Amino acid sequence: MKLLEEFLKAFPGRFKVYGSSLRIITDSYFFLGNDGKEKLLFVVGKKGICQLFDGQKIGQIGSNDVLMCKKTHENLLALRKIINLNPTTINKKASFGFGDRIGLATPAHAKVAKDFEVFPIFAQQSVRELSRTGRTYKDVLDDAVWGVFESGYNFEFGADADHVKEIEDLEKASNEGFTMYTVDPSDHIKDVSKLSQKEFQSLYQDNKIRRELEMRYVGKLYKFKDFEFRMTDEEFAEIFVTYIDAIEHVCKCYDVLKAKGKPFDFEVSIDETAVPTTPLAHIFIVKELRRRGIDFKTLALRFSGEWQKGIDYIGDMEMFRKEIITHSKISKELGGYKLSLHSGSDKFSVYPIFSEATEGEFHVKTAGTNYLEAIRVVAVKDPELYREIHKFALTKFEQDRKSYHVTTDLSKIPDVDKMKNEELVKLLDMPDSRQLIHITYGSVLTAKDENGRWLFKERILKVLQENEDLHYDFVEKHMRKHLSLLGLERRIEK
Ligand SMILES: O=C(O)[C@@H](O)[C@@H](O)[C@H](O)C(=O)CO
Repeated sequence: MKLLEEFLKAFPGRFKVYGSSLRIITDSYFFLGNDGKEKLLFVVGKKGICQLFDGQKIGQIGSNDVLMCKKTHENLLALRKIINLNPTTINKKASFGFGDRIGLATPAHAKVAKDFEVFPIFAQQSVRELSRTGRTYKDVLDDAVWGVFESGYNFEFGADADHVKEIEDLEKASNEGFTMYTVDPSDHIKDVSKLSQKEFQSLYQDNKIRRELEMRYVGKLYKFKDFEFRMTDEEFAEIFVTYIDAIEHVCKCYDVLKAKGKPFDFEVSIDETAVPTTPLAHIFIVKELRRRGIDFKTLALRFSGEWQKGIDYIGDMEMFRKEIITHSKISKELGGYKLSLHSGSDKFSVYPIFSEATEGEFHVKTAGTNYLEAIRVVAVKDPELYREIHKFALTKFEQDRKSYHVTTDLSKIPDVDKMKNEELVKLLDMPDSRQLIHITYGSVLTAKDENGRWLFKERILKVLQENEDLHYDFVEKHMRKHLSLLGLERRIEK
């Protein structure tokens, strides 16, 4: 800290510094500051170090140059060569995805992660999120890494290219150094309830590997400690037709990543499908993937009930308990992978059951709930802007809900023009208005006026930058609640 005091003395009144970001490497030091307009990277060191960065020399402290640098990708790459800020693969029993759609929340996420026995995935965005917000994998990783740097977080973290459907997106994420890939083969999953008998039979009978797999699975008894399953002809045919193309697609994706020769965590997500995953389907998918050499680390199943974005679980809790216990026992006995819970934001009533059933070995993904905390700051600090966003969101909801499963009832949302400023924040606690804001993030963050100027994005960022501590507090409090209910508090001295 003496170093930062020296810096502040050398440049009185010009900058705010982020003390947590300070890293000292031999006789050079690096930290983030703010000149009142933007965050900046400061490098204080000898010429040899400073010349690795693109910045402006603003003075000298002792024999060291002081370089002020923009937070560019190139400067971050230079910093990553000196300080280990690189994402890695998961090395803990429990892992948790802190998806951040705006890119400013990682310092708060990192503050939370430090206090829990969890492997954090700070960079996590789905292809759907990227296309809606106009961000790239590079943006997502850079934002997360700058956030890790700012927070002083010194432990490992990962980067998840979430819900990837096309091979070219895997390539892009891999080129940026992502460490986890969530392949979503839902476009290849057949909803057999929608097939005619003829269609079903032709998909089944005409498939070349059907006979071989029939021999493997039909009539076979799968014995677990507490239960057993035998696959009938009909069950096999239904599971085969439902999942076989998806399994083949997953294999193609895996081979592409494997060929890169870099370590990675591979997740298969079949959560965004119409039909809940049966125990037999779970067994079939795992056995087939394994047989084909796919080393997947996490598997996201579709559980029964409603797993809607941004709100708690809707459904029969007892049924979920039984389901998760069965799936968890299957996964433990088949071994080598964890269950992953998607749409994990705000599923507070489910977490203790999920954590207990999986014996603390799981992955959970959250994302939109962090965006909602950012908009909560807007509702508190700039009520007029909130009203504008809210009214705009109402016009975009029908279009934006298409790739999200929600049962939002817009008629239950109070009229924002009739609410007092201080009441607006309550909308961020009501299920229907939460989903309205949650689902329309892309439209809001990319909306432009007729002159091509951002309608909301810059104003949202400004509110968040001017109220950074409040933003971090909101996100931190909310995420602590998630991790506490998942039973991840550290039991050892920090
Ligand atoms: O909105 C998205 O596309 C993603 O954030 C999610 O589907 C993600 O996989 C998730 O489940 C976060 O709760």
